[in-house]
Amino acid sequence: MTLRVAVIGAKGRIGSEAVEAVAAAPDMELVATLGRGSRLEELTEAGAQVAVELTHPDSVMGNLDHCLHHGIHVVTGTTGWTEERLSTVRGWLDEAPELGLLIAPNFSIGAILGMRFSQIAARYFESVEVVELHHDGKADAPSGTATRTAQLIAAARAEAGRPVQQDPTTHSLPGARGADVDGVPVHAVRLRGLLAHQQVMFGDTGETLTIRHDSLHHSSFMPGILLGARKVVETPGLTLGLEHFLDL
Ligand SMILES: NC(=O)C1=CN([C@@H]2O[C@H](COP(=O)(O)OP(=O)(O)OC[C@H]3O[C@@H](n4cnc5c(N)ncnc54)[C@H](O)[C@@H]3O)[C@@H](O)[C@H]2O)C=CC1
Ligand SMILES: O=C(O)C1=N[C@H](C(=O)O)C[C@H](O)C1
Repeated sequence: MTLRVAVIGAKGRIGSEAVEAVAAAPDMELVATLGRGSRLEELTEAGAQVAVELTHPDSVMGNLDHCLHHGIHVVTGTTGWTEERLSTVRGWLDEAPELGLLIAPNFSIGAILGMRFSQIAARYFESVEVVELHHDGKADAPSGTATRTAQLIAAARAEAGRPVQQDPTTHSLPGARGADVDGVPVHAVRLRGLLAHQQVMFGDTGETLTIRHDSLHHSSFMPGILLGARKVVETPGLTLGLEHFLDL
């Protein structure tokens, strides 16, 4: 059966690419495209089953609130997730247990593999730092991917009995050592010409390991978005990370 899909944030960098990908998918029908200022009621009027939400951290909660209270499954890649926000959406899903919500910090297969490889490496190296590099129009820092990667690394270190990293630096300009995400330093570069890149650097006695991923075009995110839309309608509740829909 054809899946009726809407895109919210349809004029954005990733949203405009998603519009084309959904329109070209043989098992999907693009039923609505919403931009800033559009009425969210257009979603139900168009009979959308799934909304692909790709907007802004300031907009995502309002869009999810509407969708999850109007019987619409959601795939979102928008950033800005905190424990408090996750708890709020879990509450909305409790009120609509038949609905699925996928929150994907990154839709690209390479980035997801990079995160998984980093989780494995985290057990074996004393030091680790994350450097994420993005285009200069990005709304936030650090990236959702880098934050999630650092959280996964910290959890893997804790599970392996490794202590939280200590930073011996005593004198520095504020910010010089990056942001601290669960004890993992995260550095954010913003540069015209880049798209989305990340390198996770591990170090131990006499060796380093760097796991690097580069998204060179927004097309890198499209197979993940389409997979997410197909899977979310048969997966009630919150799914955090596209890796749960992959055979990893
Ligand atoms: N998970 C992933 O793999 C990826 C996630 N992203 C994230 O997606 C989000 C969007 O990124 P970009 O496309 O680069 O930003 P963008 O600024 O190019 O596009 C966002 C679009 O959303 C629109 N918008 C804002 N609020 C809206 C609302 N309430 N209703 C409808 N439309 C609204 C804006 O007008 C704009 O056209 C960011 O949070 C970014 O980090 C981006 C690329 C990949
Ligand atoms: O804004 C972007 O471009 C991206 N945002 C996501 C993030 O913050 O991790 C995913 C990807 O890095 C591209």
